[in-house]
Amino acid sequence: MKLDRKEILKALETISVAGEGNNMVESGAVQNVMTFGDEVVVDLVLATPALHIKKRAEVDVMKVIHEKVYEKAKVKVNIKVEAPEKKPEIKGKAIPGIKNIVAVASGKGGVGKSTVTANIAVTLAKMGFKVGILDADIYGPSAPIMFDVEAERPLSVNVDGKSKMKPVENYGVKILSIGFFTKPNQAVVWRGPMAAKALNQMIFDAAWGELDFMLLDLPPGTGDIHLSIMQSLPITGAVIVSTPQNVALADAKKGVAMFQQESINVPVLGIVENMAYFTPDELPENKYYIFGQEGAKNLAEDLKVPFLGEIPLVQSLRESGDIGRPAALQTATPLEAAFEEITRNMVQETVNRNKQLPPTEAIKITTMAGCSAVNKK
Ligand SMILES: Nc1ncnc2c1ncn2[C@@H]1O[C@H](COP(=O)(O)OP(=O)(O)OP(=O)(O)O)[C@@H](O)[C@H]1O
Repeated sequence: MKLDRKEILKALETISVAGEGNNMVESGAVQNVMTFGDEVVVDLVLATPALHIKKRAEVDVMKVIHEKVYEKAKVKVNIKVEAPEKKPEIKGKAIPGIKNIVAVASGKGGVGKSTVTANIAVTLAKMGFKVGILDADIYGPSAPIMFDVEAERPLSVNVDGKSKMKPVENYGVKILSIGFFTKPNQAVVWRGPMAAKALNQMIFDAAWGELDFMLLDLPPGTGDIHLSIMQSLPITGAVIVSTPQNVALADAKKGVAMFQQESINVPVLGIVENMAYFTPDELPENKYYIFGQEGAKNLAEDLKVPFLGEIPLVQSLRESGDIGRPAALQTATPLEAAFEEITRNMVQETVNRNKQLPPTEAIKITTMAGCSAVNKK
C-alpha cells in the first residue's frame, strides 16, 4: 500500500490542536508530511509545551489517518514546541481611566522638550481631549513654571476610602510634577528605580480621573532612569523632540533606539523638530536656519518614523514659557497653527498605533471621531 500525501493532509484538515480554532493544516501546526510506502511521518509544531495537548495531538493524528486513509498505516508523529513570536506589548499595570500615555523625550537637554510637551497638552485640551502632564524631569522639572502653578501643591482627596493626590490644574490640563515635591534649586540625584517609584506613586496614587492622554515629560538623555520608567509604566508611544543640529540629532537617534530596543519596545509616534528656523518679527518672510535645515525631518525619514512637524525659534515662545502661559493658547497665531499640526499628527499616529497593535489595557483610543479640531485641515 502506497500512501498518498494529499489524502493525509486532507484528513489532517478535519482535526485541530486542542485550544485552537483552525484545523491543523490551516493553523500551520502541520509543518511537514512524508510518506514511504505504508509509513507516514507527520511533523507538528505546537505553541504550548503542555503534555496533555501534545499527547492528544499525537493520538488525534494517528486516529484520523487510520480512520480516513488507511487503518494499517504506520504513523509516526514528531512534535516540536515553539513559542509564538512575541508581539510588541505594553508593559506595566493598567491604569484605570488613562487611555494613552505618551512619553516625550529628547536625548539632548535644552532642545525644548518641556515647551513642546506643554504646548501639545494645551492644544489637546483645546481640541476637547482630557489631558494630564506627568512631569518626570527629575533634573529640571519645568511644568509648574510653564503652567504658572509653581506656588501650588497637590491636595489630598479621598477616593473610595483611599487618600490620593489631586493633580493641580490650569488651562484645562491636569499636572503632577516632581517639582511639587522638591525644593527649588535642590538637585535631585535619583537613581532610576527611585525615580520610577516616585512616578509610580504620581500615577497610581493620584486622582487623575479620566484622561485621553497623559503626556510624560521625561528627563533628557537615555540612562537607566528611562529604562526603569519605561519598564514599569504602560507607555502607548513616544514622541522625540530634537533641534536640527547634528549634536542634538545624534542624541535623538539614541532616543529612538532606546524606545525601539527589544526590552522596551515602545512604538515611536514621531519626531518633532523644534527651533527649526528663526523668524524675526520685523521680517516675517525671512527664515534663518540657525541650527541647520530639516535635520530632524531627515532623521525621521532615515529612521522610518513619522515626522510630526516643526516649530520655529520665536522669542514669544520662550517668553510665554517663562510667564507660565503656553504660546499655543494664543489664538490665530502661526505658533498655534504649528502646534495644532503637530498635535493632530500625534493623535493620528496614536490612532494608527492602537489599531495595529493588539488591544491592551493602556490602549483605548482607536478613532478620532467626535473631535472636530483634530480632523480640520
Ligand atoms: N521654539 C522655541 N523658540 C524659542 N525658545 C524656545 C523654543 N523652544 C524652547 N525654547 C526655550 O528654550 C529653553 C529650553 O526649553 P525647554 O525647557 O522646553 O527644554 P527641555 O528640552 O525640556 O530642557 P531640559 O533638558 O532641561 O528638560 C526654554 O527657555 C524655552 O522657553
